[in-house]
Amino acid sequence: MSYDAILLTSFGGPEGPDEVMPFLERVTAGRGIPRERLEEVSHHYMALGGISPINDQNRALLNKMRDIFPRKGIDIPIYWANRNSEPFFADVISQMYEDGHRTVLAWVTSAYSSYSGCRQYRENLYQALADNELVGKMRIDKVRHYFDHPGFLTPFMTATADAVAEITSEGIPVTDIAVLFTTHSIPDGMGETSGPPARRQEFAQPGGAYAAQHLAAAKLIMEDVQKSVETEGLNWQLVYQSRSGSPAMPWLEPDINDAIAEVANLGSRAVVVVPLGFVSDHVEVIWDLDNEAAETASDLGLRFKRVATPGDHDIFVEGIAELINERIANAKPQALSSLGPWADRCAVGCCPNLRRELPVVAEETTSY
Ligand SMILES: CC1=C(CCC(=O)O)c2cc3nc(cc4[nH]c(cc5[nH]c(cc1n2)c(C)c5CCC(=O)O)c(CCC(=O)O)c4C)C(CCC(=O)O)=C3C
Ligand SMILES: [Fe+2]
Repeated sequence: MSYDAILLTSFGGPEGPDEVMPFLERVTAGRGIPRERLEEVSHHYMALGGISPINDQNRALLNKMRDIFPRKGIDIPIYWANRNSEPFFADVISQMYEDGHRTVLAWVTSAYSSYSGCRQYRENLYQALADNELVGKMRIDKVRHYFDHPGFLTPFMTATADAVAEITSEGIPVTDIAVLFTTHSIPDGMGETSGPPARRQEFAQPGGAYAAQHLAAAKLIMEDVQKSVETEGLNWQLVYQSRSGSPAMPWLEPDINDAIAEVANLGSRAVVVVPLGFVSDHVEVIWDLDNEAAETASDLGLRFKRVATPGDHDIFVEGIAELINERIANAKPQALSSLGPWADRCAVGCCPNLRRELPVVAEETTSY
């Protein structure tokens, strides 16, 4: 397959106080999120001046991609669009068509399988084509999930090893450190149905492929940390954060704050928090971790260290180029876990929309 443009595809965020509520309403439209939850989250954004750092992070990433991709043999134009804030999908897709592009390869700032991290982007991209009457005239494919790609994991590996080393150098032994790999909680039902239907029995419930991919990534990071740091007796686990929805609905657990309390109870003196579920330091990371989880830890007398996300790290951007080269230059897929390399095209019924079925791009059956 040859492509004539790349789309850096992301979530979006507000860039001023007036944009906060419209953004939150867009994100949660039809998702049954209680009003009180929206108000609570709006305070997190307001505490940051109504500005999410996510767009600036994507601008920096876009610049880095434009800098590094040509050196990796990729010389097609790169655009950027968001699902929930400007630059919106529909506007950018229209511009890309006007600029003459007909086959687009989207790379999404989400490494894992779930409705929120995959199908919802593919539904919204289809809708953007439909809004511009471009269905059948323009093709959008999507780069596969990259949770076990070395470009994504290497920055986490280095940062986690550094964090453990820093804390032990302060005199806290590894046996008293807990490494918490954290990701966005999702409803149990979204976890159970994540990944291709044909592989569902492979994965433990309720987390499904979503949790299995995170566990595989966490294990790879711990194996790598062991190469440079003494890890005998170092405990680690996968935890969840930023739970939303109605309290009556089950979401993946344990919550990071409960996990911090538990490890403190069991004698830990420090927590290293690895935001494995996120590619950059957006609001979920700087508010829910650097404020809330850090406060939970300090209330319990624990040393708290949050490691960096890949962001615009050169190794990550080079990894994105390698993922794109799998599609345009027949590069051999790299995958460090036995779960991968994940499929290039999503199976029918993969990460379904549990409310109503909507048309999508980049599915096995997409014919245009
Ligand atoms: C799996 C996942 C990712 C990772 C994959 C990916 O990156 O896509 C992610 C990323 C993000 N989530 C973000 C923000 C929000 N997520 C919300 C709500 C929700 N997230 C969910 C899941 C995920 N979310 C779910 C199941 C909901 C409930 C509503 C629903 O079922 O859809 C809400 C509504 C308020 C609330 O309920 O918290 C907000 C404001 C931002 C931007 C932060 C910024 O502005 O810097 C980012 C990158
Ligand atoms: Fe979210």
